Amino acid sequence: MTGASADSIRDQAEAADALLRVDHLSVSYSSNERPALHDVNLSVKHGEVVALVGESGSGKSTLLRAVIGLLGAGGCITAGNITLAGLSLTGLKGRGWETIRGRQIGMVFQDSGAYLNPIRKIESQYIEAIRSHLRLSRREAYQLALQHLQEIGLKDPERVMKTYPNQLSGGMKQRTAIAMAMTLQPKLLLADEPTSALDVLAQARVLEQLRMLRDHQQTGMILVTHHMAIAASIADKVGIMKEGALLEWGNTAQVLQGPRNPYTRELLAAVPELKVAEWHALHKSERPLPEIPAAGKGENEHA
Ligand SMILES: Nc1ncnc2c1ncn2[C@@H]1O[C@H](COP(=O)(O)OP(=O)(O)OP(=O)(O)O)[C@@H](O)[C@H]1O
Repeated sequence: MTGASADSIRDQAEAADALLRVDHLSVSYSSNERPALHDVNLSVKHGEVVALVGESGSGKSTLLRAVIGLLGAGGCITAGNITLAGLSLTGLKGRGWETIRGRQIGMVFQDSGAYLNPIRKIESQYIEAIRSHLRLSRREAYQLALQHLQEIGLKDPERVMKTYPNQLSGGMKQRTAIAMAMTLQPKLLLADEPTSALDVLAQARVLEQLRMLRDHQQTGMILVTHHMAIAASIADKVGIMKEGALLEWGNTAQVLQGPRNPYTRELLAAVPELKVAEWHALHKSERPLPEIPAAGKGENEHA
């Protein structure tokens, strides 16, 4: 059997027990001639974390937005299919999406905090978000919210609940929004650079929460990140994107240590080797630090 056919048989077997399948997906925006995504295939299993890495404009956010049906007015799926646990999402309309978003698929953005309603206290919006998806009393929902705010590292969760979003710092808003998405324990969590606005400690705390969600709830995740250290620390699989295509896809160690695509090699060479301290700050388990070949020159905080 050739390597290629063995690979494709393995890929098919993996896709068969997938939580999420993206098959031959192409997406275009009406204002652009070039498609934003072209023939993208990937899958995410229950309890699996996939990191998407790639240059700006490569289509990472578009992929997440297509999965959760939020491409916006100008965006359109022109080919392919997306299924969640066997349910096709591609033809879903308004009310259908309401049953999917939140509890089935959660999403956190780089600036999720900005999506909090500025004229309502955290308490009322958090409790409403919980109770619209979970059968809990107000009191139970309040306690659950406090627990999640605490777990994400917010020191005085009762105070957070009593404030309006603009009374919180940007990082506090972001963590509140992440806590809200996690509280619903979605089957699939899409996270678009969720920690990029946070300091290193807050970042480590959020990553720890993501790991707990994966380990305890078997949540599948797609995490978009520019940081190889984050991809290496949490992801089971890595996808490398460029110009709307998924150029490379595979187990994290395999992609980072033995990249097949020249662009992946270029990308890895452009960052210095993972710094051991950063690795340990981000990653609390025993996973060994993968070696990344041929580091680039000089200091670069985007390691
Ligand atoms: N709403 C939109 N309307 C028109 N074009 C868009 C829209 N959103 C994204 N695009 C285009 O689609 C392509 C992919 O963009 P996308 O935001 O998915 O990339 P990305 O990899 O997430 O980039 P970044 O890392 O900078 O967030 C780009 O060419 C971008 O200009």
